[in-house]
Amino acid sequence: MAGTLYDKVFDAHVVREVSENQHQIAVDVHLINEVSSPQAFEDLHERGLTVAHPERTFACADHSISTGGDVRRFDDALCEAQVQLLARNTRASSIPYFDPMKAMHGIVHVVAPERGLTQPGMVIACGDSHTSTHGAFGTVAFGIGTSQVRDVLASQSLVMEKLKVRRIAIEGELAFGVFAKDVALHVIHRLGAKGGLGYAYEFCGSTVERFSMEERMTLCNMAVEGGARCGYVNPDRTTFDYLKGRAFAPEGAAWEAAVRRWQDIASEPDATWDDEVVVNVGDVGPMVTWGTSPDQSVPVDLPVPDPAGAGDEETGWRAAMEFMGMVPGEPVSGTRIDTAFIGSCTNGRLSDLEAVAAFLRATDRRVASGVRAMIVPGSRAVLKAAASRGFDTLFEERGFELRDAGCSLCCGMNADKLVGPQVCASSSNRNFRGRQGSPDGRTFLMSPVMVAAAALAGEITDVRAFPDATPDGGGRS
Ligand SMILES: CC(C)[C@H](C(=O)O)[C@@H](O)C(=O)O
Ligand code: SF4
Repeated sequence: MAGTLYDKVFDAHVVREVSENQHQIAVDVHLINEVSSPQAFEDLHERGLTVAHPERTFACADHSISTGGDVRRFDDALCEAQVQLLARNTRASSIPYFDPMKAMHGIVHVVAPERGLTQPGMVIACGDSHTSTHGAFGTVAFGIGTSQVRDVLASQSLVMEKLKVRRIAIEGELAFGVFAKDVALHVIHRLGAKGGLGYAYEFCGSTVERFSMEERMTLCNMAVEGGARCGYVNPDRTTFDYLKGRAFAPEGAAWEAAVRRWQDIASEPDATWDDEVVVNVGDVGPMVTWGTSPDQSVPVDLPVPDPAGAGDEETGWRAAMEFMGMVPGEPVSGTRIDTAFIGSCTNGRLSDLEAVAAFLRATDRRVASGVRAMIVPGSRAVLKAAASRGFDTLFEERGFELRDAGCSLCCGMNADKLVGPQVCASSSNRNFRGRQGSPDGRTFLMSPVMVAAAALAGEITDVRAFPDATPDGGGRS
C-alpha cells in the first residue's frame, strides 16, 4: 500500500468524516495524567457518562509529584488535590494506574514505552503536548486538550484534522560530544519553533536509522517544540528489538503477526510527502539555547547571533536576549549557572544517565561550589537500573542529587522550582519564561552531558573542551 506511515495509520483509524477534514478517529491507547484529566472526569460525570475503555486507558501522576523521596508530601494543595483525584478517578473507573507509591511510577512518556504500551501503528493520545515522544515507535501520537481528554474517555475516539507530512531526512555521523538532543535543537533551529504547524514530522535518514529507541524518543519528544503536532520514525528492527519481551508487547504467534503488520505500516519509498527537507548533522556541534524559545539556539562554540539579522523576529530576539542576559556577538559559554537539571521526558532515560556517568568517569571533578545539580530519572525503572550500575554512588560522590522519578524542575509544577533570577542548565525541552517555576528564572537547554559539564564547571561550557573528556564519555545518547 503506497503512502506515508501517517496516512496509513490515520486512515486505518478513521471512524467517519464529521465535516470537511474533520475526522472522528479511534484511539488505541489513551494516557492520562493528574493535570489535564480532573476537569475531563468532572465533565464526564456531569453528563452521566462513564469511561468507555478503561483497559485502553493508563494513568501516571508525574507533574505535581514530589521527587524529594516522599511522594505523599506535596508542595501545595493543588498538587495534592490533582494527584488524589487521579487516584480516585482511576479507581472508580478501573483504569490501570502506575501508582506513585509503586515500582512502575514515572513520567507517562517514559513509563508507557518501558511497559511496551507504545507500539507501531497505534494512535496514542494524551492530555500532554510531549505525547509526540511515542512517535519514535512509528506511532501517531499527539497531545490533546482537556475537552478532548473527556471525549476520549467517553468514546475512545476524538475529532481531529488530518495533518500534512514533512519528511525530514537527517544525515551524517554525530561528532564527539553531540547527541540526539543536539540534533533535535538543530532541526528546530533550522525549521523554526512554528515551522511545523499543521504538520506531522517524519524523521528518517541514516542518522535516525542508527539511533537507538531512546535517541528517537528524544527527537520525537521535541517535534512539538518545532510546532509539529506529532513526530515519528518508521518502525524497524531497532523498534522490534526494543519492544520484544516488554510487559504489554504481544507474545508468541501474536508477536510474529504484529511484526509483519508493523513492517507494513512504514512509509513506502514512493509515498508523497507534503514537504521534504534534508538536514546534515555531521558538522553540528553541541547546541545550547540563548533565548526563551527552543529554536533560539546556537552551537556552544559560536557567539550569540545579532538580532539585526533576524527580520520579523528582531524585537522578540532582543527581548529574549535581554531577559536571558545574553549579548549579541558574545559566547553563551561562560554564563554562570546556579542549577543543573538532568531529567524530563526528553532526556531522563537510562541512556542519558549512562552518558552522564561515562562523562563523569572520564573526569575526576565534582559539581562546582554554589551549584545545585539534580539528576531526576524519568521513571523508577530508570532509577533502579541506574542504581544497579552504581550510578547512585557515582552521582552522589560527584555532588549530584539523584532524586525520585517525576517531571521535577522541567516545569516547576511541584516543589522543584528555580528561585528568583536563577540560571539553570537544563536537559528538558522548554525554555519559556517562568518555565521552571520562577517568573525570573532563566533556562538554557542542552544535552544531559552538556548539563553535567556545566555543573562541574559552574558555567556553560563546551563539553569537548574538558581536557579529560573522552570519546566514550561524549558518545551518543
Ligand atoms: C502540564 C502539561 C499539560 C504540559 C504539556 O502539555 O506539555 C507539560 O507537560 C509541559 O511540558 O508543558
Ligand atoms: S517532563 Fe516536562 S515536558 Fe515532559 S511531561 Fe513532564 S513537564 Fe511536560
